[in-house]
Amino acid sequence: MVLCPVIGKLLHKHVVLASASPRRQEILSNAGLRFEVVPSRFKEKLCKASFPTPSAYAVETAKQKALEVARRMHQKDLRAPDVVIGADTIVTIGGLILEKPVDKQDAYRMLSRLNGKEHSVFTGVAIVHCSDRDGRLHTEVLDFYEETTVKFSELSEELLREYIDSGEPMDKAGGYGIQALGGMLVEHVRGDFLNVVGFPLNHFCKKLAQLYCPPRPGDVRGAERDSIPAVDTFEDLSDLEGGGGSDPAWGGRGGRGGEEAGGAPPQAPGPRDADLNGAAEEKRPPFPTGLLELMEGFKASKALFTACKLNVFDVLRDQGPLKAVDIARKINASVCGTGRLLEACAALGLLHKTDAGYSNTEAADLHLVSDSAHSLHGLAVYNDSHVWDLFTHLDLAARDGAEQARGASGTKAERLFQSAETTLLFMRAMHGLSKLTARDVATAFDLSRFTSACDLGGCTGALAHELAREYPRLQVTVFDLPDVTEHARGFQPDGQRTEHVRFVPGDFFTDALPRAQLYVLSRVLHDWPDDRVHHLLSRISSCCEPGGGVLVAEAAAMEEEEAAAARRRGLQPLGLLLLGAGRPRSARELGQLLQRHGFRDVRVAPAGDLLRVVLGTRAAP
Ligand SMILES: Cc1cn([C@H]2C[C@H](O)[C@@H](COP(=O)(O)OP(=O)(O)OP(=O)(O)O)O2)c(=O)[nH]c1=O
Repeated sequence: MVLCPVIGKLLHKHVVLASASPRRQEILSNAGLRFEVVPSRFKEKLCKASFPTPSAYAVETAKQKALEVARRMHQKDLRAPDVVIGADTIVTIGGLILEKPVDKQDAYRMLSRLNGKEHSVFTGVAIVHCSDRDGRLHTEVLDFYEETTVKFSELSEELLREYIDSGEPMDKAGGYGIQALGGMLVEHVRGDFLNVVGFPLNHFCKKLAQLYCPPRPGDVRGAERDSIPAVDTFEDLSDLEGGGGSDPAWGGRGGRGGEEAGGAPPQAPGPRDADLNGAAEEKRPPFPTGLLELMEGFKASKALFTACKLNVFDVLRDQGPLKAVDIARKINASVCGTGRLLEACAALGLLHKTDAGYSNTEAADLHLVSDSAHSLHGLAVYNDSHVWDLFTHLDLAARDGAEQARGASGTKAERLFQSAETTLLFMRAMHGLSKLTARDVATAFDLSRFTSACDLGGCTGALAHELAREYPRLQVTVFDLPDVTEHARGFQPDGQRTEHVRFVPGDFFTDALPRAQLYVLSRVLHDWPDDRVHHLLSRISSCCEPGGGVLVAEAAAMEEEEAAAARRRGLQPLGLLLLGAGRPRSARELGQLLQRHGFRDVRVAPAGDLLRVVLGTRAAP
């Protein structure tokens, strides 16, 4: 028997639970849902620091888990299920996200952190509705999250050790299972208990009600979007299904938890409800969490940039944990100002805060320290000092066009190569980004048939060195403006053979291109308008021997892509409007450009999260 009619709405659909969690399976099957279990293979390693809130991280992970299963099933059977459900549960305390412990020591660290304190448990959920359009998978995602607060008692060391020895913590976020032995650790819970166990059933049913039971005009009870329809509405619901009203109304919002910005658009405020006295009461719209986060987003970026600029992360890597007063002294800043900045960084998940003081998170150690192997410090400083300024003119650019906005600051090249200092600022930013993506670009295709390559606009040589490392027979020439090649020596990798990479100064629009079998254009074409792109590709085409190739890497959109990537790429046109005269191009358009210039067998492959790589082979003229 299905007690909840909204669950009944899914009975005739092929529903897949993209989760290996036995708890989720139990909660949903106890609720009467029929589904197939296909555990997701999505690796839960999104960069936590890149999310504005822990809930955003959980929601994105849930979404990626579900989308991975939808894509895999569609690819395998050429038919996707109707609905895929993904979920991700995390525990957060003091801005730190705790997932499943990797070993007993890790479990001990987590439980000690939670000991005697209150923490939050977030479960992000994604309901992915799939359809097939001409053999292509089409997905629509509705996501939300639920937060529950849990307070641990003061627990003895002995009890914690004993609990860890029971083995229960190992497959559970935060290292405990409230539904079993872990229940003994908990003093009180505020919110949905099942949310802690791994699935917020109540919120899920409300979402299903929004999707499958849209309110009828004038139906006051139906207009209450934040409630699950009661059993006595079952007949109404069946009517709706038969009457063509069963199409999911993707776009509902609300709930105790929240939804992420960029999800389905908010509904217009509902009709005025009548209260018990017959008086009309204004229906309150859902709280606009996502919008508020967007409005505050610039402050988060500025806090990160400022901490990078003041080398907070360098100091903490070398000497942390440190108290605010000591950090202030080391970075030569006021104690009060440093304290506020550190608080903000901890709230953003960039720093840990403990009784011993502040210390770097893993992401900060990896990416925000100025001299780490995967540093994005240069990018933060460049965005702060250069891009930030440009974006203050966005209104002017939108109103009067890019030229007006750039105004006195000149062309991109003029601005960037004004002085050795601005050139280096730009090169450090590009170096960090290129290193981050170089391996993915170098390995997107097997390039071992080439013995010479020329990386046009290859800047510091980060990609060139990766190509040379990956393909030992390959000799790589980096061709870039003299202002750039002059400073490139300072970026050469330590402890790696560098003799396979050489730098040649020149302008790829006017100077003779170095001879090579493979020409590489990584994140170059988006900077240029169509006429310049054609000019450059025709120059490459005339230098390239038949059988040679051209490899283009861009933040180009694929045909169908996940919402997070689309959101990230969606901001690119703004940057281009302000920074140069170029425009973003899709992978398909890049492929067509290569074909137009005599390249055949054009193929596209993803290179990590950010880039797409297009490879074409020069046909005989
Ligand atoms: C806090 C807490 C978590 N958990 C569980 C719920 C989740 O199964 C797990 C968090 O890990 P998740 O990564 O959310 O889920 P999972 O790895 O078990 O399954 P999948 O990724 O395939 O969906 O922790 C409990 O069972 N009890 C608790 O009290």
